[in-house]
Amino acid sequence: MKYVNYLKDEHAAHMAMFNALEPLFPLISDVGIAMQNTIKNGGKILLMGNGGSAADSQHIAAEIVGRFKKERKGMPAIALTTDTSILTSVGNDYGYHYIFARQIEALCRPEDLVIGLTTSGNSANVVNAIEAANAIGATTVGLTGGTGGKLNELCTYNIVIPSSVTARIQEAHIFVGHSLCEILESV
Ligand SMILES: O=C(CO)[C@@H](O)[C@H](O)[C@H](O)[C@H](O)COP(=O)(O)O
Ligand SMILES: [Zn+2]
Repeated sequence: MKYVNYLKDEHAAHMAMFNALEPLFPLISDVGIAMQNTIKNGGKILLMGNGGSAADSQHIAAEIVGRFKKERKGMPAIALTTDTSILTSVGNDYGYHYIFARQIEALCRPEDLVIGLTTSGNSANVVNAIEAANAIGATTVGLTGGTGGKLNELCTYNIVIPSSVTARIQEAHIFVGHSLCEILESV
């Protein structure tokens, strides 16, 4: 019983955040269509983020390469958060702020779509990677929260979750990620 009131409050905050997502549905739909077009045109989806958002990047890449719900061929997606040799060498030699930008430079092509997950919209390594992806001519997507941060000015699309609480934003990010996977594999 000790934590029941805490859970009630968290649950209420979670539900309120989910109820506030509806205005984002047209934008989420547009991003899903952009992802469909990326795959149709021979491109791939690259994802990145820090901490919980690194886990979310891997989760979404796994749904795309493997499957979400539908039996279909694997689709190309890479989470830039998984190769510890790349992350430690680039981090060590160039700095943590470049761990994703360097991989974008190496792997990203103009036909690709790059998703940066950051609850603040301001993590420097994600911001640098989105700038690098823009320079290549790729489509860029922010999955952010709060004000949307620096990704507001940088991304082709920025899905800004209307909350300033990191946990709430991450909960919404995985809803958005699953929705995008469902749209992507609906073709
Ligand atoms: O999952 C959580 C908190 O819920 C943390 O691991 C969180 O992701 C980390 O503090 C990140 O470094 C936050 O970065 P960002 O979302 O502002 O880009
Ligand atoms: Zn978390």
